[in-house]
Amino acid sequence: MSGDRARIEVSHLTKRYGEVTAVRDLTFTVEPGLVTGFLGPNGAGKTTTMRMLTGLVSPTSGTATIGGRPYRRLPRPSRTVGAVFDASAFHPGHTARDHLRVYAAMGGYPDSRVTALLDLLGLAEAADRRTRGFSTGMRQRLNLATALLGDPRVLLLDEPSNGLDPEGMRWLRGFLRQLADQGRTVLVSSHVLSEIQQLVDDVIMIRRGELVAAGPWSRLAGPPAVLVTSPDADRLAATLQASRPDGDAPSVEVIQAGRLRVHGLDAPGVADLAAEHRLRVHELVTETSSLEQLFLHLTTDKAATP
Ligand SMILES: Nc1ncnc2c1ncn2[C@@H]1O[C@H](COP(=O)(O)OP(=O)(O)OP(=O)(O)O)[C@@H](O)[C@H]1O
Repeated sequence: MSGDRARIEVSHLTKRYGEVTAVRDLTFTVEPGLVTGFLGPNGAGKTTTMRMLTGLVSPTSGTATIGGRPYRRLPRPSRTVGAVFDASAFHPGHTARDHLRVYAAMGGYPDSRVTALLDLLGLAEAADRRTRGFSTGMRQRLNLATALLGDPRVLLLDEPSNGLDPEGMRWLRGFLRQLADQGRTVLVSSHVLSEIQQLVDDVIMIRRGELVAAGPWSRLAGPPAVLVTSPDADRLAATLQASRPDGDAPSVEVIQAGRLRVHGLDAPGVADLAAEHRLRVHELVTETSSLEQLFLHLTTDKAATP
């Protein structure tokens, strides 16, 4: 799968609805072969951006392209981009198979593709049941099947983890990883950071239509620090710093007497080292990462949402 043909590029994208600026001078790139999280509080402009990527909404200014072309200029759009916007947009009287057949007919895809996708998405047994009785997880799977009909290089999924139980989340994680490993570009929006942190490689975070952060999750989040309360804090600090060669040792910040902040070693590592050296630990707390703190600030900041 050619990388360039699957790259999403958003450049100085702006969308105004009268007085409301839903998206403001937004610029980012989404790379093939990765799962990218598109994060922002409610009303941040995620859906509007994804709709501009699929030609459903026209930008006020700027560009949104896939493989260098706006959606409307793609030769066979459904072969390039699969998008999922609403988990409940099914005819309640249709079966899963009926639903896929309707979309397959519109796209000119054979019935064998419908059967293959029902199998791939774990819907074979439910294929001939009416969608009105479907659980959220089954709806999400049927949506994904619909988006995959044209075997697209790019997948745009608006809140695919909404309402999934832990088993559904595990399944989604594995499935999206497989799609990315095949070289596809996978963009997944969410307004809940914890829902997608296990899912994504890269993250794009927006607030009020503007970019706040973009890059690999691991770099943006940074390794979380560990707060330690210990009556042996001085000796524990020295032990931690001597535990590995210079440059590779955990760094230790003394917050106050008996309280340390440790970077570069996780809580079990600190606990094991303390036990090995017979040092007492009264409390160990893993701090939230800087990305979590930033997102928490965005979602609790009243000024963050329009
Ligand atoms: N058709 C429209 N007309 C007027 N305002 C709109 C329209 N579509 C979106 N908006 C406004 O644009 C802003 C961004 O909305 P958008 O749905 O893109 O956000 P979002 O990040 O997807 O939010 P959510 O997580 O709640 O789905 C909001 O203030 C919304 O009310």
